[in-house]
Amino acid sequence: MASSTAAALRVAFPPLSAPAAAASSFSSSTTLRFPLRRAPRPLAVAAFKKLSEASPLPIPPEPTQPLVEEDALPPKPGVYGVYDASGELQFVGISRNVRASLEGHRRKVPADLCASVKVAVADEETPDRTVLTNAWKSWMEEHIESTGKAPPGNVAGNYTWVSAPQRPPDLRLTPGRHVQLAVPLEQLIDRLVKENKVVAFIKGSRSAPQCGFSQRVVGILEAHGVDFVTVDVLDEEHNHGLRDTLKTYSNWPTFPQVFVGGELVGGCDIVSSMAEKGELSALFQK
Ligand SMILES: N[C@@H](CCC(=O)N[C@@H](CS)C(=O)NCC(=O)O)C(=O)O
Ligand code: FES
Repeated sequence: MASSTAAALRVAFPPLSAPAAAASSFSSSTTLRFPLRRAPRPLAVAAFKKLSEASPLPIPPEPTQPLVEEDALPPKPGVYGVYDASGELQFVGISRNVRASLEGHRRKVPADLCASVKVAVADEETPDRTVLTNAWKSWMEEHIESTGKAPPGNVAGNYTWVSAPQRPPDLRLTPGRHVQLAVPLEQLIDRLVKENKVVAFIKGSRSAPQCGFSQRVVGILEAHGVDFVTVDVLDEEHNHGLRDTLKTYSNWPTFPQVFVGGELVGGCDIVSSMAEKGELSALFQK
């Protein structure tokens, strides 16, 4: 990449978490720009070694083999970068206990992606969250500046090192068929689509749609990072009668049906075409 080209990378931003869960979730992403303007380093990262200054420590290939001694890889807060067998940086993380986080990665990630690690621990016992975050940014920037790319494990959507975000469960209109409804089903539908900004009525569950049309709509909404809930029209136990009643309520004969702000947007064809035309983001920001 030409040095004059300004570019931005969307990278997954690992939140600081308890040691055991340090590598197991992330909630947001950040954009790192490069080439980077030489800004004075924030004081918050001054206590950490640079990525290029840290020495790689070998990680034994078998998770049962012990890690290097605690002096080199202490159970302390810090930033770490894991390298694969060919010496390529795969993932940069922060943790309240870098040693425990490494143990977690070794159990989850293939051994050839986890061949060595560079670590910089904080001087203080309990550094402020921003201190660790800045150290992470600094290591990421240093790597991006020298290679032109983010470590693959930090690219948003890569779930090799961090687990995919938990999907919310499908909403149910009733607790079950044994419960006598006090209000008509139309009213429950009306309340549900007005109380939830984006609702997709689909065939099957969000994690296992039972029809290609529903699967496509779930995929599009997830790919656009939309915060939405789903309702399974085939769940006769909890949504008895929904399949027919919804068609009358919305005056739309098929599923999926996507509602935004209480209004029907459409089904698979409409949502797909809006996605292709780049119209979805504006719709969901309304
Ligand atoms: N062209 C439709 C495709 C969806 C479709 O045809 N759905 C059918 C088959 S899954 C459906 O829901 N039929 C009514 C029913 O099964 O109750 C769209 O854009 O959503
Ligand atoms: S269930 Fe057959 S096409 Fe949707």
